[in-house]
This record gives sequence, structure tokens and C-alpha cells, in this order.
Amino acid sequence: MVNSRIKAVTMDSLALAVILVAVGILAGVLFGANGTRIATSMSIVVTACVGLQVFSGNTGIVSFGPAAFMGVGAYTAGILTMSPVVQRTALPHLPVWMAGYGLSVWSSLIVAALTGLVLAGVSGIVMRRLSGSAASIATLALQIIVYTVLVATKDITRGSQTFYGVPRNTTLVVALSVAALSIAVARTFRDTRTGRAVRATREDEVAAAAVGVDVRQARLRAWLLSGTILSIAGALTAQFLGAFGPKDFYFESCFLLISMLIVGGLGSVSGALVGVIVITAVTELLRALEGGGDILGFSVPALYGLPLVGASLAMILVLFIRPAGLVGSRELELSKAWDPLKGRDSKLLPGSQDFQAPKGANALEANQLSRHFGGVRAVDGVTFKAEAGLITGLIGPNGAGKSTLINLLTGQLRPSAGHVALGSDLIENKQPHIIARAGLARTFQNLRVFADMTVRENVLVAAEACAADTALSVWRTNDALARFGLETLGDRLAGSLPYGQRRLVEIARALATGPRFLLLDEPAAGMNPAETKELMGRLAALRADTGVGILVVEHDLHLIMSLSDTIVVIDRGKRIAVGTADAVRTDPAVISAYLGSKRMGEKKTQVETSSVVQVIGASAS
Ligand SMILES: Nc1ncnc2c1ncn2[C@@H]1O[C@H](COP(=O)(O)OP(=O)(O)OP(=O)(O)O)[C@@H](O)[C@H]1O
Repeated sequence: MVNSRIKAVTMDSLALAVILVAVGILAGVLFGANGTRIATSMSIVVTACVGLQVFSGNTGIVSFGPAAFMGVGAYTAGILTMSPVVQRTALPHLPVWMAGYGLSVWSSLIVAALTGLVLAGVSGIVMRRLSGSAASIATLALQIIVYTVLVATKDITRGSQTFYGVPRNTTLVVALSVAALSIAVARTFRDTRTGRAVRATREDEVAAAAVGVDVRQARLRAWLLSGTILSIAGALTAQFLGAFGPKDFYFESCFLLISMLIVGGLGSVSGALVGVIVITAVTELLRALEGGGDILGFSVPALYGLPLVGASLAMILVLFIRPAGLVGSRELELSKAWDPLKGRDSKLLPGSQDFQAPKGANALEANQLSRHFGGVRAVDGVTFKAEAGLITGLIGPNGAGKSTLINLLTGQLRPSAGHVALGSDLIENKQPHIIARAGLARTFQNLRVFADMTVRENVLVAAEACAADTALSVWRTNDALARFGLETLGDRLAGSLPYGQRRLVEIARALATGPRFLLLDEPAAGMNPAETKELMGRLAALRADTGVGILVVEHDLHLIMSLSDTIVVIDRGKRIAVGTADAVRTDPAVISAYLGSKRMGEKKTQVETSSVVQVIGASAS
């Protein structure tokens, strides 16, 4: 399996490198002597763009800080490769411990990579805690801090003056080799368990954590790798230009990298490559025109900055016609030669024992659980016990507090008071991914599949987050897909499936964590009657086969009444009844709660107590 994976990634990387070389040759033909320069420069930009893609593409957080890492890598390599003689003139006040190394290009790349890793490690302390636009703004701050430090540390960087005397060691072969290696690393990373986990956080951070993904850790790893690759790109740039200044690693280069990723497609390494090629072609063509002059018989005035304008327009155009970028988020088809689930026989591992949990010891208990939002007591001192191996229904009128209760059980919300115990562990103050790993998996009332990942990846990422062993995660993935009839849909993007099937993907994904308890928040919502019936069969079979405990919140009372061993009823945040379907159906408090909600929400007609029983039954059907 490992061999086929290496083969697939190598094939992808080679294919991308061949594209790069072909474009380089084309550039040579089109631009003559400039061809090699353009191809070398483009290869360096490919490395940088791939470095940015590793973070921004996989996490979905646009980073405005790639040039900061490149700058640090460039100055590190510049100082370390400069000959001692030149150094004495260019950097007379350089601290002694930094002077006189005269490193080769390859050694300088290694040191630059380590420097980038350290910067990523330090900035990662903040980055790992932030999401979305807050994280993007933090990268902007990083860019400004690094630029300011580069300008301020004159003895080391010559401040805003040109840093010169760097040997021009970045040949086409060096740049191309590093670009191909970066592509291989980024492609491999994307399909590792960390890569899948990071992509899941990009799709839906809350859902990722709910299936056991440590969002912060996954994001930090992508940030570290990204910073390392970007610093190497900076080191190559320094040894390509020979002379540069802090402005070469500021907003303009940051913007160009982002525009390349957006044009090619943020979500894929192939997209990064295509984006570099397109934007390089646009900017090089316009660079030839920006000085103005006689062009095709027309006298054109000088328009400095034309290449940047061209890149901006190309980006806007792509955002209009194809927002996911020219390539989108799919990688080359060659990578399909490696499939983590191929060649894995589910019989290799014990069957349902994997999910078997001893009854009693794994009960899920809420004890005086409360959650207040200001004056609203969404959950108010609820106590109940859901036994392992049984299906417990949780019902109540709209706004009764069901979803809040599920969120409290699974760590998405912290309780105002009370406790939650899974077996003998108190879990009410634990983070969602820890709770998921402890054996409590959930689905959501509003669908939260990882839309831009395949069905198989959706399930696999959950299995991997909760099982260290690859064989076990593959087995759980196969098992969960089979149990919900999704085996043949494994390669489809989850977001492309009909609503009912997406619900099943979410349940299979939760099941792949190997839970002791499954919490299903309105699993039949949006399903047609045939799909609901099939779902009921599958859940009953799951309970019978595996002994996993299931807690179901549902408005479909027929489903709840016929499926549940025990039903807990809450209203206005309080538990008002618990018992079998028959006991609950005739409980006066339940009838009154449903009657009340019926009166308030819908009809104002007088309703007899006996007909409320029918209402519960009728909602049912
Ligand atoms: N974040 C919040 N801030 C303020 N009030 C909230 C918040 N979340 C829930 N509530 C309130 O708590 C109460 C319970 O809401 P909850 O969504 O848990 O009910 P529910 O039983 O799941 O309802 P439904 O069946 O309609 O989904 C409602 O009055 C709701 O408005």
C-alpha cells in the first residue's frame, strides 16, 4: 500500500514537474534569453505558492503572511551564503556568530527551512487558536511585524537599503528540483491523516471537532509545514536575485501569491501550479508593455504597475466565472492509484466486537444539567440516564432545549451547572474532540458534512481522528459505509449527494469514530418516508449488532415511538417525563406540553385530551 502511495504521489509530482519544464521551455521559445530566467523564477514561485497552499488551501484561512516567511528565509540564506570578504564590506556590523559561513545553496536551504519552522512555531502559538477572518488578520500582523523587524535590524539586514553580495546559486535545476520536491511534499501532506483532518476543519470546524479532530493541532501542523516551504522559497529567491530589499518580501509578492492561488484554485496543489503559470504569463506579457512605446503601430504611454493590474483583473475574472479557481479542489486523477481503503478486507479485523461495549459501564448520564442564555433557561436541571446498547429517544416541543442538551453532552456548550458522565468519566468540561475520542459521537440538526471532501474521506477522517491504528480506521470506515449503504458512493463529493444521503454520510461519519454512544440530532429531518423507514431499519440493526448506545432527537414521533427503548421528554428546559413509548404517550405532562405547543404554534381550536394522543401519533405518520 505504501509503495502504491509513493508511486501515485511521485506520478502526480512528476506530471506537475513535466508541466513546469514544458512551460519553462515555452517561455524560452517565446522570450529567448529570458526564458531560463523566467522558468527559474517561476519554479521558485511554484515553491512559494505550494507553501502557501499547504496552509491556506487546506485550512481555508487566507494567509497574508507568506512573504514574511520568504523574507526571513531570504535574509537567512543571504547572510549564510555570502562570502566572508563581501560580508566585511556589506555587513560590517554583523554579529560575529552570524558571520563567515559561506554555505552552499543546499545547506542554506536547510538552515532557512529551520528558521522558517521556528518562526512558524512561535507565530503558531497564536495562529492555532484563531479561525476564519481573525486568523487572516493575524497573518497580516505577522507580515507587518516581520517587515518592520527586517527594516529595523540594520546591522544584519542593511535595513531598507539593498542587501547585496549574495551568490546567485539558484540555477534552473536547483529551482526546479525544489519545486518538484515541494509539490511532492504538499501532495503527500494533503492525503495524510493530518492533511485530511485539516481539510475537514476547512469544511466545518465544529463538525470536525465533533468527530475527534484536534482542530488546533491539525491547523498548527499545516502552518509549520507551510512556513518551512515558504522560507525555502525565500532562500531560493535571495540566491536568484543576488540583491534585494525588505520590499521584495512585502505586500506586492504576498498579493501575487494569493492571486495565483485564487486563479488556479486554493484547494489543490495542481491549482497552485496552474495559478503560477497563468499569472506569470499575464505579468510577463504585461511587463513587456508597461514601459509603453510603439506597440502594434499604436503609441502607448508608460503604465508602470501594469503587471499587478493584470494579475488583479485575472483574479477578479476567475472569481466571477469560476470561484473555486480554474482547477478547483480536485487533484490530478493519477493519485487515484492510491486508495487507502483498497486491498483492505474488513474480515481481517474482528467484526462488531470493535463497537461492542459492556452494558451499564458505558451509560451516558446527565445530572442536574443546566444551561442559561441570559434570562433564558434553555436547559434547566435535566437529569437522565441513557443505557448502552439501547436506543433512547429525546423529544419535546419546539424550543424545549433538545439541541442545547445535545450540545452540552458533546462539549459544544459548557453547562452553567451540573454534570455529564460517560461511563465513569465526567466529561462536561472537556473539549468536543476529547469527548468524541472518549466515545460520544454526534450528528447535527443542520447538516454538517464536509461538502468538498469525498464520502469516503468524510468517514475516514473521523475514523482516523479516533483510532491511532491505520488498519482499524480503515476497517471502521468500510464498516460504517457498508452499514449505511454508502460503499458505492465513496468517491462522490459529499456535497453533491441528495439530502437524505448526506444525512446518512453524517451518521456513518459519527459511527466511524467507534463510539460508545451515538447522538443523532433529528436524523430523519428532510428525509422522505421511504428513506426514514430505511434509516429506522439501519439504526435498529446497528443497535442489535454492535451494542452501541443511541440517543435520538427527533420531531418524527412515529420514528421515536417505534424505535426507542426509553423516551425522555423535555419541555421549557426541564425533564417532564421518562419511560417507554406507551408510558410517555399517555403521560398527562407530555400531552399538556404538546397541546400547549400546538395551541401556541398552530391551531387555536379546542382539542380534546384524547385527540392529543392522536396528534402525537399523527405527527408520527
Ligand atoms: N445561543 C443561544 N442564545 C440564546 N438563546 C438560545 C441559544 N440557543 C438556544 N437558545 C434558546 O434556548 C431554547 C432552547 O433551544 P433549543 O434549540 O435547544 O431547542 P430545541 O428543543 O432543540 O428546538 P427545536 O426543536 O426547534 O430545534 C430556545 O428558547 C432558544 O431560543
